[in-house]
Amino acid sequence: MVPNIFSAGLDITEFYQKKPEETDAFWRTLQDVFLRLYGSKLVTIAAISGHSPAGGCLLAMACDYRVMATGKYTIGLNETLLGIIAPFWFIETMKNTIGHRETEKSLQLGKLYSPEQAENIGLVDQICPPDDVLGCARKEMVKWLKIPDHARILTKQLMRNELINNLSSKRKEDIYNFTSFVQKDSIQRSLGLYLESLKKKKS
Ligand SMILES: CC/C=C\CCC/C=C/C(=O)SCCNC(=O)CCNC(=O)[C@H](O)C(C)(C)COP(=O)(O)OP(=O)(O)OC[C@H]1O[C@@H](n2cnc3c(N)ncnc32)[C@H](O)[C@@H]1OP(=O)(O)O
Repeated sequence: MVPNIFSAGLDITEFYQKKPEETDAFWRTLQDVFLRLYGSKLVTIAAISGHSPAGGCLLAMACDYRVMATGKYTIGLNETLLGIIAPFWFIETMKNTIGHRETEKSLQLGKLYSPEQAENIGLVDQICPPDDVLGCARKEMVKWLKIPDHARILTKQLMRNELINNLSSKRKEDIYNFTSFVQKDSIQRSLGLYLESLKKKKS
């Protein structure tokens, strides 16, 4: 685990000033990761040890349960703040987690929630002191593992298959949409400025 960061989201340098075929391959890999994690038969618990913006929030939402560290960390789909948009499967995953209305506000504002706010809206299920996040996740795992596997897995599939099938049937179209969007000059400029702002914040 990296201290203070669960995931900084997608590595923007993977789709900034890249060739279309590289961007396609990057997005295909992300689809694979998401489909495998969201559709996993295993119990998956995210121990969110720190910041979890955008793609990091997506990965956490793809799990069955989320424990987040208390502290000055944030989680959410902040894409609009970068001048980009969350694709339909990010949106559907968030709707399945926190409901339609909260998702609508959250996405349009690019809202990043504190751990307490995230717990209040159900974006995370539990908050714990940073040094106990893994311990809390392990305790929760014990509960989930007591449920008969076949019943838990079939229930999970009933809840998640609609989104999995929808994305699976639209993968090519979704890759095309991503690459043609991020390759636009205006989007490349926004991404460049955002990367610059991250570097400036540091110095
Ligand atoms: C049709 C569909 C179209 C588009 C869909 C696209 C969906 C996109 C999803 C995404 O996930 S986009 C990425 C969103 N992520 C962010 O906005 C997070 C940005 N990062 C931060 O806010 C912070 O880095 C932090 C995670 C809060 C950690 O802060 P800290 O102070 O600890 O680190 P620092 O900011 O100094 O960063 C270190 C280093 O890393 C670079 N960096 C950070 N995040 C990213 C990133 N997501 N991609 C690429 N690079 C990143 C940062 O510039 C620093 O670089 P340096 O060491 O070379 O200066």
